[in-house]
Amino acid sequence: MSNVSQKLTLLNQMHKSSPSLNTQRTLDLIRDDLTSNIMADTEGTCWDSQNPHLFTVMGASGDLAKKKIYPTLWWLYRDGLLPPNTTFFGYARTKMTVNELRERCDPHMKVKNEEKERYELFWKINYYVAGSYTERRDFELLNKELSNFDNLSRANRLFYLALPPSVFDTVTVHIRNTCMANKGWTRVIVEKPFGKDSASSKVLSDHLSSLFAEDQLYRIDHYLGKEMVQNLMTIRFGNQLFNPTWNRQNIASIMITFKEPFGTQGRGGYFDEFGIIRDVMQNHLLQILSLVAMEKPASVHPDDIRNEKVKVLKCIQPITLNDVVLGQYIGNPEGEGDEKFGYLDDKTVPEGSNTPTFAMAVMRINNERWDGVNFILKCGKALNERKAEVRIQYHDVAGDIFGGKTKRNELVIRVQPGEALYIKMMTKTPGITFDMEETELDLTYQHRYQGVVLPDAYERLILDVFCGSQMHFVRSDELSEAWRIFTPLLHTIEREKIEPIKYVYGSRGPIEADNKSDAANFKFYGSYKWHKSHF
Ligand SMILES: NC(=O)C1=CN([C@@H]2O[C@H](COP(=O)(O)OP(=O)(O)OC[C@H]3O[C@@H](n4cnc5c(N)ncnc54)[C@H](OP(=O)(O)O)[C@@H]3O)[C@@H](O)[C@H]2O)C=CC1
Ligand SMILES: O=C1O[C@H](COP(=O)(O)O)[C@@H](O)[C@H](O)[C@H]1O
Repeated sequence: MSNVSQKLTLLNQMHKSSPSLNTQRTLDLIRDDLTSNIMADTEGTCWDSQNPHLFTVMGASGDLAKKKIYPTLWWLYRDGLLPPNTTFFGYARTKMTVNELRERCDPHMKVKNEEKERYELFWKINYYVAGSYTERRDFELLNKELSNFDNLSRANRLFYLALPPSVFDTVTVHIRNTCMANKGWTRVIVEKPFGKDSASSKVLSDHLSSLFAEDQLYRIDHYLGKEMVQNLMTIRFGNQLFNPTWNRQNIASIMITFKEPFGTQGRGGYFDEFGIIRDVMQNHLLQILSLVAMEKPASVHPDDIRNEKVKVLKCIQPITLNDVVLGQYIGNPEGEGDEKFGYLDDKTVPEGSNTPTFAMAVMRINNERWDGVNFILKCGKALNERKAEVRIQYHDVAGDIFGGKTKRNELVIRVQPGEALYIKMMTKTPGITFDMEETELDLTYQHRYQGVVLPDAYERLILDVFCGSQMHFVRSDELSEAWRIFTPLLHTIEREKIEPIKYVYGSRGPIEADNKSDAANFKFYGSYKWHKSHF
């Protein structure tokens, strides 16, 4: 496996502590050393140090570009993690200069005082081309600009499609016809939505595969770039403690949760077309599920891992309306600011929309490892907190001798905020008594890895594209299995105009969801208390 991510973390730590280093030169030497180490990776997953790299952001004038892509490129550049001789190009319809592009991005770039000089250098290697998404001629002009930086025709070219799906088709055709690398490689990074159901996703997949080979396509699910999601493989397959008990004999149910404490924030028009199931459950949560549930891959080669992910998805039957609870938030009259407004109060949402902003689905995996274990996927907007986690709940202790006082063990992998892994367990209450209580074995990253700066998901993923590692990207067959599981449900919801249950902004969602998880063999005791004081 490429250890680029570890090196990225290390460099970030160094970056953080750079004020204590004597001179900029020392920092540069460390960077050079790290860079040569990265280049020395021999597993074929690291970047090409010999040739230029031309990185083009398609849709450079947009929201994603300014909030995520340019900041990520800057951080990677700042930390010296990109190949030398990398140049950035923005492409969009808006006519603007690089300076105007910079002004749009500035508020999101998080530049520290001591980084200002380097920040200037970053913008010096940025270029911008204005052009349509439909005219071949405009792409020929883009290609001409790219070619100015590619004298020997050996540059590698990367295209990030930060674009609405409506222009995907024409843009990819024009890239294929006019902008491909000559002797170097071309890689195309694709953002969701990857269609709206099985049929539309197949059309898009067929379209992309008619233009590019699978190893040129990088479908981003940014949850695959998160520290604790990447850690799932290590937790599972690097620990004798967990691996042998990771099965139906020991585990009662598994809950995978995503919660956000804010609503659609004026993005309701976009959101309404998709709903929470497409926005979060069918991609982020299902990706996590497949990493939690898959069999051990033959190796850490990206295709071995993705083969296992596909295999486990194939064991899941399409979910039905009976398996889900759907919700939609309403305003909280006692709340503050946005909380007062419900989903339907958003002017960009069509009147009377039934689109769910909350969903829980109980899924089952029909294989020898998981038969009878419920996987509960839960996600929602405008809830009581921000949280993403995996909760593995073990069976009740058999033949209990403690008068029914034991509570189920839980292994909790908290993805965000505050990465942590903790095991909830029973212990004898310390002291003279022979009573028992719930406690935890706690690996809180902030405590155990003090000072370690974890890179943003996009940093890891964009670096992976430079390195040619597809381990954390979605393969087309994974995608088609994901749509197979969700499409019938999505069609039923839309065809039958299923009304979601209303829940109040800032609550935990509909009470029906708790009843459903209870019925799905997930026990909530409400008795566990975490004592934070030792930090
Ligand atoms: N290292 C660390 O940082 C650690 C942090 N902690 C913190 O301690 C707190 C408590 O720990 P936690 O593991 O959550 O323990 P709990 O058993 O108290 O809660 C488990 C989860 O159950 C859900 N829940 C709440 N009410 C109900 C209900 N009525 N029916 C069904 N489910 C319900 C909640 O999730 P939801 O609302 O999403 O359904 C809750 O997060 C948490 O904030 C946790 O983050 C604990 C240990 C270590
Ligand atoms: O893909 C999406 O994810 C974000 C949440 O991402 P996070 O990294 O902040 O957890 C979500 O807000 C958005 O609706 C969805 O499209």
